[in-house]
Amino acid sequence: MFNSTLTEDESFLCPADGAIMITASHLPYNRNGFKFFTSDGGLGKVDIKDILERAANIYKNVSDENLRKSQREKSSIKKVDYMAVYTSGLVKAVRRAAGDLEKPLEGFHIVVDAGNGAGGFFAAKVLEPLGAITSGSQFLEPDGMFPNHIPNPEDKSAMEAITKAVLDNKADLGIIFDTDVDRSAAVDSTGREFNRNRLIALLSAIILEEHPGTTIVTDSVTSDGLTSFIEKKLGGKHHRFKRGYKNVIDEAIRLNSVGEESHLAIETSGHGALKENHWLDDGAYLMVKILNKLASARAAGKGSGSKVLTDLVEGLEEPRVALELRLKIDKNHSDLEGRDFREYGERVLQHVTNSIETNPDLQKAPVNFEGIRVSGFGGWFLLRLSLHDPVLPLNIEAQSEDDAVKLGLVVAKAVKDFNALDTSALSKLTNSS
Ligand SMILES: O=P(O)(O)OC[C@H]1O[C@H](O)[C@H](O)[C@@H](O)[C@@H]1O
Repeated sequence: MFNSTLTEDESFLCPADGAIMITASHLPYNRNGFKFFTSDGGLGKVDIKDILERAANIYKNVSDENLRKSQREKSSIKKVDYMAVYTSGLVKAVRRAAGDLEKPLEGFHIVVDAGNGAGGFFAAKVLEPLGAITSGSQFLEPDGMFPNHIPNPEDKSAMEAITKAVLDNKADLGIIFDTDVDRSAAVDSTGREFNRNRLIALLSAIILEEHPGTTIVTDSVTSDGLTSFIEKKLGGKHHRFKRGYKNVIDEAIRLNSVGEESHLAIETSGHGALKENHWLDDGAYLMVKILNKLASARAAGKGSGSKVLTDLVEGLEEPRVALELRLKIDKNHSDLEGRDFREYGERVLQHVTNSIETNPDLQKAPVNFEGIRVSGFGGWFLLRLSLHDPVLPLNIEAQSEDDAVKLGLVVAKAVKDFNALDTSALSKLTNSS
């Protein structure tokens, strides 16, 4: 959609002044909405609110007759196959990376799982023209009821589905997209997942080869291991910012504007945006960067198959336990005293912050942009307010179940008097030891 506002090609009625996508994104089928794009990128909350207010005003003042007239004028709608333009751009990018070879992925077996979202095109329109075999690809047909699994690379069953497809087909690589292809992830030939921190590590390795020393902007729930990988192994800088793809993208743009070079803004959710691609979180383009690596490594005789990718993340320290608990705030609870749940959430966070200050086992992260992040017992936790929901997500990473429980207990103790907070998930963890 966004690319149609940049393409210069009259036969495709481009550049378009704006583009609108109807999508539920990674959410369930009954939560469809609109995404708006102009040549400046995807619109944020403020712009969308403005558009909706203007639309409401227009509706208020329009007569039934004028409405019917504008519906008759629908005949001016023209259809163009814009996907052909978009996919040929992706194909060209991989060819270029491999020194203009026509079929740089010849012989590679790559399976795609589109989860019945919109990403099925990637098999026939991107991988096959590049010479890859795509048999065993699954759920390529769009079906808004998502009958197979939720199309979301953060979802366990979605990742299990693509991993199984890779192993069953003895494929070199697996690629998975979310519904509207703004998130993606991959799986190597041994079934190792490239999602969350590992996907960020992989993309950071690729980007830091191209732009040594550059800053990688990520969301707040990234691991400590990722920071040392980016900074010590790759020689880059890790700027751990807030959750939310728009937040990380806007932060990377801001850093560049104040003279700090950044080429990659990426979330553990699988949203990743590159400066070279107009800061669009385009999951297909993210996978193209990985394909470029495969294709160029083979063209240069540096081995074939996904080992090239696996080698790039070698040295990334990974926690033995990584979990996210989502503690709900009951918006109607009397403890809120009729106030906004966000205010209540902030009170919880402040209380947790105060309570850890005197604990010698714990250390508050000196630089942190949302919620409270604390190191201790060889791991860390982050408690923050959800971007959208009346929820306080709690992320814990530790080297053992016991240490994860110790971190959980710290939070449980600190929030015990907040009666509007549903801590049952936390109790389950702390009672598990
Ligand atoms: O704050 P949370 O509820 O965890 O949700 C945060 C997530 O919301 C949406 O899914 C956005 O697409 C993501 O960019 C963001 O990370």
